[in-house]
Amino acid sequence: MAGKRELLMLENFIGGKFLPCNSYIDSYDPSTGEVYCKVPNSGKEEIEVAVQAAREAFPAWSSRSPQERSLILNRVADVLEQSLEELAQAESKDQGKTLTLARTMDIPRSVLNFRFFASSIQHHVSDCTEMSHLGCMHYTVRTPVGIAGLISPWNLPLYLLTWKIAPAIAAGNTVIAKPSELTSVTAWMFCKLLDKAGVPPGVINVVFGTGPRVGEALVSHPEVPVISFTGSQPTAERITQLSAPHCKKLSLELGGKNPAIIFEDANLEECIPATVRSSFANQGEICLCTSRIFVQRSIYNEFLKRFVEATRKWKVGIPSDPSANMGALISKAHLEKVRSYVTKAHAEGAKILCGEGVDQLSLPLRNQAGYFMLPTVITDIKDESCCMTEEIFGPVTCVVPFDSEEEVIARANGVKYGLGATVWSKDVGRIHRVAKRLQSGLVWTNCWLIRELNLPFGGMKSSGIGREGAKDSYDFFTEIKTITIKY
Ligand SMILES: NC(=O)C1=CN([C@@H]2O[C@H](COP(=O)(O)OP(=O)(O)OC[C@H]3O[C@@H](n4cnc5c(N)ncnc54)[C@H](O)[C@@H]3O)[C@@H](O)[C@H]2O)C=CC1
Ligand SMILES: N/C(=C\C=C\C(=O)O)C(=O)O
Repeated sequence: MAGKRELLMLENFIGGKFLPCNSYIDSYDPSTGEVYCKVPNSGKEEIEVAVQAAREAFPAWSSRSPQERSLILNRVADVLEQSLEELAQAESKDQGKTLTLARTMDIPRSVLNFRFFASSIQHHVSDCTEMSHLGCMHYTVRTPVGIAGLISPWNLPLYLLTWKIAPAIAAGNTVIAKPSELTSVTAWMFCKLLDKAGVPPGVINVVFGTGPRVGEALVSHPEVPVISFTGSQPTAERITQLSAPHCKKLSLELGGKNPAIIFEDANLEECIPATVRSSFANQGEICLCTSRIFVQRSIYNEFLKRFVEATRKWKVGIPSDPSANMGALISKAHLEKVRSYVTKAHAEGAKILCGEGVDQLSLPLRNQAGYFMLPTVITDIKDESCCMTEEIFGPVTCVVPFDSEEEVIARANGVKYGLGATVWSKDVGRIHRVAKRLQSGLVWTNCWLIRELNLPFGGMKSSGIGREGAKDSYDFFTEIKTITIKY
């Protein structure tokens, strides 16, 4: 019998100390389907301990100057950067994404999140007006809110956790973060670096566990006045219900059903590889991934042929394989959910041009129980299909033709989500016209996912409430006050 494998045992990080929990959840390696880690199954009592630690740390931390806090954020960036390789290895093993993506995107962006807010926190200005005829002047001041509750998802674990922690503490808050129970390892490793970076105990507290148990305890705690959440819309609805009695400030970054609109004058040499990447990066498990591709009819057949060829070259492999473009999906349940959409499309009479059920996936024996799926392209599908309206959050994209600009804008806007979109055309006038009319919080034209952290990030309609970015995150994690001085 195989020797008993050493399981990685995580612990909550509260008040600068690692604390064991009295119950644990199994956490799986998505590339093998094996349990390799135990995550604390925390609840109300752990949240109480974390609130006490965060409360005690708040006066000293909030009274430091932005410059002093900036220094510590930069030190956090330094220690993350020094541990980039081990964090990338851990993220890839925990989430199923390729090691290459973890090395080049997830962890470098986690470092950047701290560097970026270490800088931006020093440059905010306030407003001032004067009523000299009344001998008055008025000015605004912003103060940290207190203890911020941060709930992050499993698709970009450290990337999105740090995208919330950095601005919250830069503004002078203390935080209680709850990562996804599916991907808790890099958050735990992050906690191990904080003492070295000089983060005072209680400023950053990380409590692990499930959403319904510890997540709800955090969301409903009366001493946690702000909640920043990234994840699914159903969970956001639950968080909204629980936080309503306390009138909490909410930032909800939710999913998308993002269209790519490809006009007949698009540069296909650039558009096709970019749209393969925007459809299947991170196994299609990014809220900004393209899942509806509208192609102007005159180039539809050519696009489809070349897009399917390029998709078949998007290699699925074990996460450590440097030639793999895509690894394993996050869980068996999620894999089955994504597969069910392809089954439904087939049942509706749509055509599955490549991927699931069409092509063969070959994997080493030890990975046969992993949660792998080929990138899948669906066509001949109706706009009303669930594959064209619901967030699948996997390596599945639909391609359909369109004729006119008016038609495609209406169809692209015809879903409940409004997060991201891409538009491909050489006609600058059309680019501006279409971008302005799309019901999306983010529109990339002739590119995808070039990120400007200074500007608002987030969606409209069912894609969420609020924005994240230099000023947006600062405004969210602070309260504003108008002061009038009579002289
Ligand atoms: N970034 C995004 O847009 C993401 C979207 N999703 C969507 O959500 C679907 C389900 O994925 P899940 O992992 O279940 O997402 P989820 O929204 O349930 O989980 C995200 C985070 O919320 C926490 N959570 C869950 N229920 C909670 C509750 N009642 N109170 C407080 N916190 C709670 C989870 O523990 C996790 O940390 C995916 O198939 C995808 O469609 C999932 C992850 C990220
Ligand atoms: N919120 C998500 C991605 C954010 C990307 C960014 O801030 O650059 C997501 O996939 O859920």
